[in-house]
Amino acid sequence: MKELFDQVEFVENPLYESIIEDLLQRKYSVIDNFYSAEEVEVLRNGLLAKYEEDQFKKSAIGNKTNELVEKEIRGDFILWLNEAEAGTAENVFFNRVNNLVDYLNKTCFMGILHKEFHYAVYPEGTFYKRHLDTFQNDGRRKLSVVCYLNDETWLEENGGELTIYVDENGEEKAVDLYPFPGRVVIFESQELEHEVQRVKHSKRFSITGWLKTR
Ligand SMILES: O=C(O)CCC(=O)C(=O)O
Ligand SMILES: [Fe+2]
Repeated sequence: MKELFDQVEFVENPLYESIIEDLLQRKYSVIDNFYSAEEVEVLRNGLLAKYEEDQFKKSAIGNKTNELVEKEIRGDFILWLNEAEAGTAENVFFNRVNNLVDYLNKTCFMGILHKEFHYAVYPEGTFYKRHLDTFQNDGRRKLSVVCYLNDETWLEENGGELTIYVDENGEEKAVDLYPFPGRVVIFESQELEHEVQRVKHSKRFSITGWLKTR
């Protein structure tokens, strides 16, 4: 009875359909204004409050039990989000993500059961060298999701672009994506190598995370 009700309720979502289409065709999707300017501001303020309280720590490589701080590989500072304790800002974030996850599970049988997200701050001069997200020894990571929280004054000359390496007819192609506010990039965690170019000016703010299978 419940299943029947769910089917009746289903409404096709053109934005989500275009994300799915992109992922199928080229393994990544870029969605500008996934979050509105107001939402980005709420999220950035949430991030900044915690950053200023010194709640962030230097990121590490490896998994949680085998952490290695390696400045030559990545220089960002992170804070893991706990959905159970989400405040106003984090709820804004999770509401939309959960909505998308429900849609993916319903329409593509993706089997996303878990997620993990962290805030990230890349101070001036920092970067994250080319890597695959499964390098973190977590084969359950299915989709990587990055959401940019910079303000509208972010300029291309600030650097900090996400470069994704894609295959185009057997040739590798580098796609540069600037961290403009409200932009969300989703890509196949097991498939696409990527890097964060050096931030030349200012601090770069984001939320990064993974949608995971069991
Ligand atoms: O911030 C980005 O654009 C990507 C970050 C990233 O690749 C990671 O944290 O694994
Ligand atoms: Fe990554």
